[in-house]
This record gives sequence, C-alpha cells and structure tokens, in this order.
Amino acid sequence: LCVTDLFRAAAEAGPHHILKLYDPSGRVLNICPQLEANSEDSYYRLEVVASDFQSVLMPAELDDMEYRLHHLESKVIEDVGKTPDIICELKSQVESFRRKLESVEHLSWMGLFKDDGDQQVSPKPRTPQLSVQEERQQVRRKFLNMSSLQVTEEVREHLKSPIFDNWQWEEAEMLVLLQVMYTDLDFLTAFHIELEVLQNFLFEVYCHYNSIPFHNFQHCFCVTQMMYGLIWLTDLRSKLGRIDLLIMLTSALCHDLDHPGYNNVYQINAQTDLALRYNDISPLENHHCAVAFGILSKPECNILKNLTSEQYKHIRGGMIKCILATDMARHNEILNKFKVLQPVFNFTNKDHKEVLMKIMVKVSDISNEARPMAVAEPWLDCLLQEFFNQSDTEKLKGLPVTPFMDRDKVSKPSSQTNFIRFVLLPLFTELTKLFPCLEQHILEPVQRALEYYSDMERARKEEEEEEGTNKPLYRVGWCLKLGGVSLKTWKQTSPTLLTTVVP
Ligand SMILES: Nc1nc2c(ncn2[C@@H]2O[C@@H]3COP(=O)(O)O[C@H]3[C@H]2O)c(=O)[nH]1
Ligand SMILES: [Zn+2]
Repeated sequence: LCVTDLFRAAAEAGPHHILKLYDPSGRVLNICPQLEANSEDSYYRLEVVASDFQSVLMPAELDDMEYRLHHLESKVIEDVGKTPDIICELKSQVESFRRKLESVEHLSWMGLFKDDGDQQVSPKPRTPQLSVQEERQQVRRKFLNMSSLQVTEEVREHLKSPIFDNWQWEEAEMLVLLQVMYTDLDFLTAFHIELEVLQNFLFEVYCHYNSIPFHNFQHCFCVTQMMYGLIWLTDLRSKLGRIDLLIMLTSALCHDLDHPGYNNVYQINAQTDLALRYNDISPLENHHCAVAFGILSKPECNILKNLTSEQYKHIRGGMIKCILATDMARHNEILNKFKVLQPVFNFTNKDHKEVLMKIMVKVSDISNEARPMAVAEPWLDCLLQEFFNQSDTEKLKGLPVTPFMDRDKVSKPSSQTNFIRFVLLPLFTELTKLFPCLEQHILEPVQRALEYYSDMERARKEEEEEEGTNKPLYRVGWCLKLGGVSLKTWKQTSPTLLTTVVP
C-alpha cells in the first residue's frame, strides 16, 4: 500500500474501526507522517483489529452520565428555578471529555499513534524550552518569596503524618515544605548549611525531575515527606545519628532524579545510553545518584560543603547505597537481609543500621497505598499511565513487552492487589515488627487498600459475567476525575449523592 492507499483504506473502513499496520516481519508500525515508504517486495499489512470503535471510545457511561445530568438538572430547575453552578461545571467537564474522545489525541492511548520523535530515554543534556524555564523561574520566585516561618505549627505537625495530601500543594509550596523538613530536623545548625545554599539545592532538585506522569517532582516530594513522617513516628532521632537521618532524607529527595519514565528493563532492552553507561547494572538508580552528586558538585548548591571530608565520605557512601537500594530488582535481596536481622536488631550495629536505612527509603518509595484513598488512587492512575506508555512504546519498537505494564493484560485493581499482596504487605509487615507503632499508620491503610481493590476486582468480574463480554481492562473514562471521584464510582453513586460528593 502506498500512503494514499493506506489513508483511502482507512477512510473506507470508516470511523468505527481500529486499524493496525504491520511490516513484513509482523511488527506493529506507528501510523504517522514519518512512516517509511515500502517497496514492491516489502508489503505493509493493514488489519482491522477492532470494529465498533465508537462504542469502545464512547463508553456507555458517558451517555448514561449525560442523561442523568440532564435529568438532575431538570429536577433542580423545578425546585430552585435555575441551573446551579456545580451542574454547569459538571456539564462542561463531561462535554470536554466527549470532545477529547472525539479528537485524535486518544489514539496514543491505544498505541495507534505515537509521536516519539523527541522521546528522551537517555541522559542527554536537558535543554528546556523557554516556557519551561520561565515556569521554573516563577516557581523559584514564589518559593523564595515565601518564608518557612509562614508555615504554621499546624502544617508542620501535619507534615509529619502519612495522611498528608500532596495534591493540595503547589510546587513552590512543596519546596518550602521541604525546607521546613531540613530545618525542623535541625540539619541547618548541625551541618552548618546556609539557608540560601539549601534553597538553591532544593530548587535544582526540583528542576531535575521531569514532567512525566509518575516519576516527577510530586513523587519525589511524597517519598521525602513519607520518610520525614516515618522519622518522627518511629522516633528515629533518638536511635540513629543525625548524619544518618540526613542521608535518608536526602536520598529520598534525590532517589528518582531525571527519571525518563521508562524503567530499567526498557533501558536494557532498548540499549539506551544509560544502559550502555552503567553496563545494564541498575542504570536508572546509578543515574539518579550521579545527577544528585552533580547538583551537589556546584558550590552554590552544596549543602555538604561545610562538613569534614570524613563526614562527606560517609554521606556520599550512604546515599549511594540507599538510592541504589530502590532498584526493585533487588527487593527480595534487601528484604531478606532485613528479615534475618530484625529479631536481633541493634541500632548501634553499623551493618544493621545500613540495612534499616535502605528499608526505610524503599518503604517511603512505594508508600502511596499507605495514604488515604483519595490521595493514593490518583497516584495509581499516574503510574498506570507511565506503565502503559512504556508498553505501547515497547510494542511499537518491537521490544519485549513488560507484562505488568501491558494495557492488554493488567487492570487497575489486579495491578494493585498483586502489588499489595506480594510487595507491600511483606515489606511493611517486617518494618512494623521493628516499630509496632507503624501498624496503624502504614500497615492498616494498606490492608484497607487491598480490600478496596479486591472489591473493585470482584465488581469488574461480576459486571463482565452479567454482560457476557470482556470489559476493557482499563477504560479511558476511568481516568476522568470529577471532584476526586472516578467515573466508575460516580456511576455507582445515586444522583442525590452526586451533588454531595462532587464538591
Ligand atoms: N502496581 C504498583 N506498582 C507500584 C506502586 N508503587 C510503586 N510501584 C512500583 O514499584 C516501583 C518502585 O521503583 P520504581 O520507581 O522504579 O517503579 C515503581 C513501580 O514499578 C503501586 O502503588 N502499584
Ligand atoms: Zn520512586
């Protein structure tokens, strides 16, 4: 097929069909303007992979929702004589969602079109566009204009709790809160850190996180805040040296610096610059750590500059160990070490302390489900978006597809029930044995999350059985949030409840 034929064929198939294009070896090709020409003896194969496109992209829920909104509006008008603002807002959200589905943007969701021309999967020097730079400078100005003294006692206390809601805070405010963490742990006095240097360091850290769905600055903030909360909850200040606390908090802060949104498996399979540079050994974690020390190598950002060389060496060694420990490929190795030590744990033993510090960073890194559901669930949507993006790219490039990232294999609840059962609970249970006070703060919320996602999984299966069809594993619509309530939850709530949950 020549390109014109291709588009003619697509037009003939009509808008209700999904087409996929394959090369002679059976690889799915990206239908995009950069498509290479084929020759007479290398045919492209065009296949209709799904019909009734409209019903996939226009979930019945959307019609249902519009109908119910209309119904609700007429009832409210009968009572109060006009359409309340909240209903107008909902109508415009539903309308904008419909427009999104009708446009071509959603095609990238389905792995059909993907502009991966400037995809950054290697640590090339970052040359942000002016607008990004401007945005950052605005954040910097706002951050520097706020004083940590403005942060009230109430917020300082709340900052120590795992129920802290990151979604309520802007980036500049998060930077101030990070500054509060360093000051309230007395790091500035203990390590002679000048406030201006701390602010420069925090700002540079912020600039070195990418705007990607999950491994972004907000994730860095959440992990650091959880670490901070754990330090207070477990009273670690009385058990470890302040230098170890500095290592743990700074490792949490730096642990995903310049994450490109594609994991180690991808780096290795795609033979990216990172994989080449680090010989396939934890390429990402090595990179995060190297970026951290790159930032610290600038004198104006070097919060460690007033330390003795021995202290510096200790901190550098500790941070390298903690950041490299976040590679999930080493999860069992590290957890098993901790399991052996836990019954005889000794806070004065150097090796014991080292394993505990790694465990604390790991727990903080994967602690979203320990937070209230309204905070945790949007994080899962972000993670799945990054996962699906990776598996779509893997399919397009003909690389092995990472199974737990494959939109054709995982559903939102199944991804979570497995992760909670096999990763979170074993890890959190072990830490709780050493610090029983953590049970209510991290273990119980995770157990509740497991029930929540098991219920969601059951409901999905029942719906499938009722309808006798396979439900799409992860519907586009599930991502639309209306006042923090997912469409699916919304569908299940009564119209009267709707007005109360949406605000
Ligand atoms: N399914 C699932 N995976 C998670 C969750 N939180 C963290 N992870 C995974 O755990 C990994 C920790 O290291 P990475 O940041 O590389 O990538 C993270 C995700 O792959 C979660 O809530 N659900
Ligand atoms: Zn992380």
